[in-house]
Amino acid sequence: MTRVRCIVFNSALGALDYRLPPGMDAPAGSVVVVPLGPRQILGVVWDEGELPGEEGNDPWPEHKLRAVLEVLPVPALPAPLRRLIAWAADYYLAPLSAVARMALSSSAALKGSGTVTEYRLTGEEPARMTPQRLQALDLLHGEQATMRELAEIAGVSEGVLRGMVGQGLLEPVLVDSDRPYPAPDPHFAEPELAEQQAEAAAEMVAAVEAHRFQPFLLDGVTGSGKTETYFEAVAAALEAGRQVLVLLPEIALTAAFLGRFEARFGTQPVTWHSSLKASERRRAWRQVAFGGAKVVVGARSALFLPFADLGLIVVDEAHEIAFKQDDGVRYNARDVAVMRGHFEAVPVVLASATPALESLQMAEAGRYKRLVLPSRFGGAQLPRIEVVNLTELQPPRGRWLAPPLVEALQDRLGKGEQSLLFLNRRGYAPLTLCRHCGFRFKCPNCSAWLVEHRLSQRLACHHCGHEVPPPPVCPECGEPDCLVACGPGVERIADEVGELLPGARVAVVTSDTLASPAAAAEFVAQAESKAIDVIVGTQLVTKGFHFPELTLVGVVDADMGLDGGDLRAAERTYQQIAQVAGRAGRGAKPGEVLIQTRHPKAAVIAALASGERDAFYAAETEARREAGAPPFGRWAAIIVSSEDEAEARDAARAIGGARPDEPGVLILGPAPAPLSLLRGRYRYRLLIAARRSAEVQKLIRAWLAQLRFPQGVRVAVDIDPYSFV
Ligand SMILES: Nc1ncnc2c1ncn2[C@@H]1O[C@H](COP(=O)(O)OP(=O)(O)OP(=O)(O)O)[C@@H](O)[C@H]1O
Ligand SMILES: [Zn+2]
Repeated sequence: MTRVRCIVFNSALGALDYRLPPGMDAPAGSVVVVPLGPRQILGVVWDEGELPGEEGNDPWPEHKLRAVLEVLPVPALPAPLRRLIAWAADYYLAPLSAVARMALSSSAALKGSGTVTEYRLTGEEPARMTPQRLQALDLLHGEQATMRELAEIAGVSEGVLRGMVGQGLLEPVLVDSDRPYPAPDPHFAEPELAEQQAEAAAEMVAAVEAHRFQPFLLDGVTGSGKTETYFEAVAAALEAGRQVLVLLPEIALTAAFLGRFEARFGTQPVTWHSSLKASERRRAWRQVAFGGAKVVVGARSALFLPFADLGLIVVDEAHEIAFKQDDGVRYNARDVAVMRGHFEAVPVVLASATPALESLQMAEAGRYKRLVLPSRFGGAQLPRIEVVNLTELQPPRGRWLAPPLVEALQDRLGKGEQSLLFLNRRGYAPLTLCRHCGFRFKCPNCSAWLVEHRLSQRLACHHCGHEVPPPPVCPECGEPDCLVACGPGVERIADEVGELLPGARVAVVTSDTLASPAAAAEFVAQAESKAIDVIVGTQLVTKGFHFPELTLVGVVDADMGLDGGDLRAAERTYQQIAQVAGRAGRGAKPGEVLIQTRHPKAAVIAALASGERDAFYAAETEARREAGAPPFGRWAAIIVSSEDEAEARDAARAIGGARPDEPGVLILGPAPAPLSLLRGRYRYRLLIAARRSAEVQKLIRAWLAQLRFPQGVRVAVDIDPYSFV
């Protein structure tokens, strides 16, 4: 009899033993269906050897073993991926099954090959028009998808669509879920590299050809052509017949990337993100697993895809905090990417104009190889940066743009050049109150104010998504038309620009307006064709975009990110402003950047103005070294939450009461979290600050294992936390 151990997809259970019935072959990594009680669940056949938490358990008796029911028709998860899953589960204190689930991210793909029936418009006119049909005809133009997906897109019922099939308005199309993707051609359009680019590319290409693990920090100023440079490494991997994974922090950036990729390699890469249709997911997942998807570009969830033969990983805009996942398995995709490169024995390229302090430190320590592109490509100059001191040059009351910025905007409009105003705040105003009684609109589920959005006419919570239409009277005092907006959001800045520059074409760019890749592509096309004069945007527009006619960048409030006292506040402010400044003057015309601030002498503002990045980073690094903060110390957070306030507090106190006493480990809290109520749950936090050498994971595992909590309590561990709210 053959005994196999399986990770079963139930987070409360570890690995379980099963037997393989005669004739069934299931090597490690096989995806299987196994019985669990009366149910059948998914599992993955795992390697032999002890797993964390199993030490000293006796094996399950032979005669009690139940049989594996089925081996699913997909390739077994390769050994490097299994090692990655085990490592991530151990490092981030997550259940193995929760991490493994991220690798099996398309349930349809596991069913094997097959055909799907999709539908598309025939172009026929209906004999009888109804409002719903009109809506469907309008919204389904150019779409092809399953009935269910089309119903979603069109906002009508499947019944309406079936009626349209009957009328010949929609036709079925049989689609093979395993149809191959066109292969990118490494020689399609080879660029002529500048000397510094060629040197950096050669190093990366050599590591790809040697199939060896090597992390690179591609540290190039904005507009230096980092993309073109790492494309050479992509080409080398393609040449060797291997696959490539490119991670981007945000879906909104994919649109621009796809165009660049196609221009270089003759076809688009395969995309992977959360808004893919089920049929696209199925196809992409299977092609990744069988090796037919050569280059995959995606958000952080692409990191756990089961590549058959990976040759290179690129993490673009690697400093971005969007790579940190803060729910479910709390992992940092940048760090896990480096580990995956290690297990796969392939190079990993972290590209950024403003690397994370941690990454620079790794380069300093010799663990990463730093490749520097010190100047912009094609002779373009870095923009001139000036500080506007808001304590001296105040905007008029109720306005946010100071006179020098207004003049600069007028000047660009006159010359037909583009401007970009950056304010990292969505909506119209961050706080809304009643002018009569002072009532403030608060979210019922979170300790947060509701943010007014005028474009969509709602008051919204940016934490839980709760929204209400602005009420006609104050809910507290009953006064009609009483709402006043306090402070600016991007919509309010856009209004101000509209008043100051009548006739200017203004675009508001946030995650609200660029929610889909299609919307992002539309924006890029408009900006490139000069159909926009002024872009007003959040951090979404700070990076990646390349608009040659953009010559002015205005930072509306450089001080905003600095309050809060977060570990990385200064670093993040530096990165955001340097990135957004980097959007100016990328073409033939020189760029100018105006930074509005109330603290012109603050170290980060001074460093931005003088361009002394290295000095700023050196000072930050020293401060962290002295404080024993990451990357010189290890931090972890424990977040306790419950819908019941007393229950959350008691659980947090119980954890605090059982705190281990270890030399070199400091435990702070429990204290109510800054966001003490989130999505209807009350929250408490503890922070663990330890020496780098401390075994923090082991300590936390042992600490929490001795405690039992009521059903409604959730205890989350956040290793290397980025968020402290
Ligand atoms: N060797 C090259 N040949 C032709 N064009 C190039 C070359 N290198 C870079 N470019 C062009 O220069 C522009 C800037 O390059 P790119 O956008 O890759 O810079 P980047 O380093 O990624 O900047 P950022 O960090 O600001 O996004 C792009 O239009 C790119 O196509
Ligand atoms: Zn809320």
